[in-house]
Amino acid sequence: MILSDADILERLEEGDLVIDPLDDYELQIQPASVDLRLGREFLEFQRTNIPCIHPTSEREVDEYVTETVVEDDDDFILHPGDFVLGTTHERVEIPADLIAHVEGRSSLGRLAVVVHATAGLCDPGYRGQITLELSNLGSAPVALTPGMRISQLTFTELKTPADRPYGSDRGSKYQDQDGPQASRIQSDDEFGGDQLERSD
Ligand SMILES: O=c1ccn([C@H]2C[C@H](O)[C@@H](COP(=O)(O)OP(=O)(O)OP(=O)(O)O)O2)c(=O)[nH]1
Repeated sequence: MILSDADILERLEEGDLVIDPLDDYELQIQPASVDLRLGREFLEFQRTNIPCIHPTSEREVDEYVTETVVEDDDDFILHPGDFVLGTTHERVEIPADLIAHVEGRSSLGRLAVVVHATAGLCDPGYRGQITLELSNLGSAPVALTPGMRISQLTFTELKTPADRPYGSDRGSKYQDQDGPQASRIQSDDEFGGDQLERSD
């Protein structure tokens, strides 16, 4: 079951679903979704001499990613073909019996701006800001203004609450993320978890 505006408000009032700050209910709560705003931090991918991004090397993240913080009244220009990581301004907490889907907004889609490359799903139990995988699929640069409504979250109720929600007891690596976070794929068990770190 997908939550309607009334259902969303009820869950927010109960307090187990958290979207913080939710400054303008009138503007942000849509018929069956909640619009989230763009934060001011961005991670940009640099052209680099490393041979490839290797899942087992933590060190390389700093070599191909740099952070930009947009000042007040300024914009971030997303050029055609760009792929950057942004963040929602809001922090969310998803209860164990809901899944949240990160979607774009049609008005941005019509400008060829998409908000995730894949896996736009917030697990039951997830807490934190949401990292946006922003791309410009069009042919004209688009100005993104921190504070603008950039994405929307829809919520689906699970038949039963998750037995093992997203969280520290299952090693969930993006729990409580603050600002855009680069991939932590090197923490995956198949790449040696947190133990393995390549030295080359
Ligand atoms: O566009 C998105 C989608 C999800 N998330 C957050 C919420 C989600 O619960 C978490 C983990 O997502 P997922 O399970 O798809 O990633 P993973 O690579 O499998 O991470 P983990 O191994 O921690 O589950 O990342 C975002 O920040 N942005």
